[in-house]
Amino acid sequence: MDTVAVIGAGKIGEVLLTGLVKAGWPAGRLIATARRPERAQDLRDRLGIRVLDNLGAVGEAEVVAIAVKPQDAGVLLEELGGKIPADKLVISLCAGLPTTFFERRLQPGTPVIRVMTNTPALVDEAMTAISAGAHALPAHMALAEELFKPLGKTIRVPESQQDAVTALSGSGPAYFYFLVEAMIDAGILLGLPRQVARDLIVQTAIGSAVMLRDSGEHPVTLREAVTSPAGTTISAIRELENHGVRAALLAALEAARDRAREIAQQSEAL
Ligand SMILES: NC(=O)C1=CN([C@@H]2O[C@H](COP(=O)(O)OP(=O)(O)OC[C@H]3O[C@@H](n4cnc5c(N)ncnc54)[C@H](O)[C@@H]3O)[C@@H](O)[C@H]2O)C=CC1
Ligand SMILES: O=C(O)[C@@H]1CCC=N1
Repeated sequence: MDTVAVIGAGKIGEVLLTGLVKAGWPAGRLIATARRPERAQDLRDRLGIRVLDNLGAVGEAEVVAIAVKPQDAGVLLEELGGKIPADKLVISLCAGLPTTFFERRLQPGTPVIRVMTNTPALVDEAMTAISAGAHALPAHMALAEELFKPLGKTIRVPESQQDAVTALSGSGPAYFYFLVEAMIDAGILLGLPRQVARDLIVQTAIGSAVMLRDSGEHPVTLREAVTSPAGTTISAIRELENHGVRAALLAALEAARDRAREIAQQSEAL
């Protein structure tokens, strides 16, 4: 089994490491790096993995996963780019940054794979999209899938789709949490105790998600089955349409996609 180093183990880096530990990846083959010593100790204590400095980590690992903010990737690669041997696999988790961003800053020929995962990896329900850079071979893609499969589902997409993927599934959990939060507030408005409102909405979200996944039905069909003529649901749907919720979602995801593009342009300019 390869040794994997996660460079910049913040929120998503920890999600990846936690998933790999849970999936049985030997802790001795997982390395993290962190800027703050307290964070390093916390990762050692909770995950039982090694936390090294960036140079030590890339020296020991066959796979280098870069999980810093995209805005920090340029500085990181100034430090490390020339020191990562070209036979290592570099996996970027950074939103927006194309594989060419890394390829230009690494040794010529280094295989780079761009990945967009999401936080439900913590409960083995991630959606991870994987794209090959110019020098990534089928064996590298298979290795990336081996790393992310235990965390949930994986899909291969052309890299040109990764900014859209980021807008949909990378950021996606935040939209669902936002909707759930708003619906719990609506329960409060209707006079329910907060805990009751939470339980009702969370279980409704889980049940609806399982039906979406397992029934094979189109979401419209599932919604129509809930929407009785002259009933309660259609009154709510009319308000959602009146308030432009559908249009807001289209605009919101387009804004997320555009932000990914902007991050790439700004990072390139640094
Ligand atoms: N949070 C999420 O749901 C998702 C995040 N991502 C991507 O993952 C990356 C990280 O995002 P988060 O985990 O949310 O951010 P974060 O800020 O929690 O983690 C980044 C970590 O990198 C560390 N870091 C920065 N420069 C470093 C350096 N030179 N050496 C070592 N460590 C360094 C920071 O101290 C921090 O702990 C971003 O590129 C983001 O686009 C991708 C998918 C989902
Ligand atoms: O908000 C962000 O930029 C990151 C990328 C996808 C999810 N979180």
